[in-house]
Amino acid sequence: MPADWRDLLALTKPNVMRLVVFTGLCGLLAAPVMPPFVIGFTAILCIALGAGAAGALNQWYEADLDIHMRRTAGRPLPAGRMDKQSALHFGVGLSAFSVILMGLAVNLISAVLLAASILFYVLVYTVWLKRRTAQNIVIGGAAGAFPPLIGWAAASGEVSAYPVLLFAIIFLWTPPHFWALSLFVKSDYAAAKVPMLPVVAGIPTTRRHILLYTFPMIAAALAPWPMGLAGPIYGITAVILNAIFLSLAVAVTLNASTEPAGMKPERRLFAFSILYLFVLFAAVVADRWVNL
Ligand code: HEM
Ligand SMILES: CC(C)=CCC/C(C)=C/CC/C(C)=C/COP(=O)(O)OP(=O)(O)O
Repeated sequence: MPADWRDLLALTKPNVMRLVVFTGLCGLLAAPVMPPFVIGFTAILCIALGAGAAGALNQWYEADLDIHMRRTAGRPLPAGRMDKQSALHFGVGLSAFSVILMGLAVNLISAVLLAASILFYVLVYTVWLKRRTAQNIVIGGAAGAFPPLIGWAAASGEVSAYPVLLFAIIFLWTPPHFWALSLFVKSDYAAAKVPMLPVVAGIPTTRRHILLYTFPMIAAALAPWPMGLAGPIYGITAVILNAIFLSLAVAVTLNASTEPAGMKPERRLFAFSILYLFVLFAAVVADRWVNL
């Protein structure tokens, strides 16, 4: 069955991946050396293609789960608009293309990091952890934290303390980001028998975990300024964003409702988590380029 381009695009999870690609771009633009435009453009293209390919392989492996969840049942595979073989070929082909292009056109280190992030998302998160443990996203979330490292390595050919800290910020941001969402789509995960934290440990425990994981995230996000890696543009933005994040996480912990209709604090935290990362990474770049 020939695949429609809209279904191929849907396989790449474009909504989630635009933030992944944005953090990669910010990593590239924050690096100490700027590559020629064509090289920088190719690097971001490779991150976008590699992330999209990883999303396609995730959907290839999870078609049996996605069919049970309202949020995902309309995807091309569970909805029967595409066969699994085509999705697998698309995902493997695009992964190989993105990594090889990165290696040939940009540099080896960024190609290795790109390959590692694709393999981590597909093998460690999707295949190994997701169906086995409620810690799936705590460990598996590392996959989505690679892009700033990849962008930085693509620009400079090396990895230093600052991009590792940017990795840590996304790594520590992922649990509150995802657990907030998981609370108001809990019944979906229960229906698909995925052991996400609210299904396994209950709603109050998940709320406490959100707040607990927010503290190390805040510490990592505030660190670049006192460490001298970033200046006041980043520092002040980070203080404001983290104060809002903390207040929303506290509101989640104090919420007593167990009904999806009463999950306003959770919805707010999830929506803000996305804005938070966009603005924080924009501040990394602004701080690097604007001399105060
Ligand atoms: C294992 C880690 C993660 C899990 C399990 C997770 C899970 C989810 C889920 C289930 C959604 C719901 C909406 C959808 O499917 O489109 C979502 C939305 C989103 N996620 Fe994550 N996420 C993770 C990490 C990340 C990372 C690392 C980023 C970017 C840096 C990210 C960015 C986003 C964005 C931008 C949306 C909103 C998409 C929209 O506009 O609809 N996520 N996430
Ligand atoms: C550069 C590169 C290769 C980056 C990889 C990008 C990456 C790991 C993103 C993680 C975010 C993501 C799509 C989570 C979805 O979780 P899920 O798969 O459990 O969500 P679902 O239930 O919507 O399928």
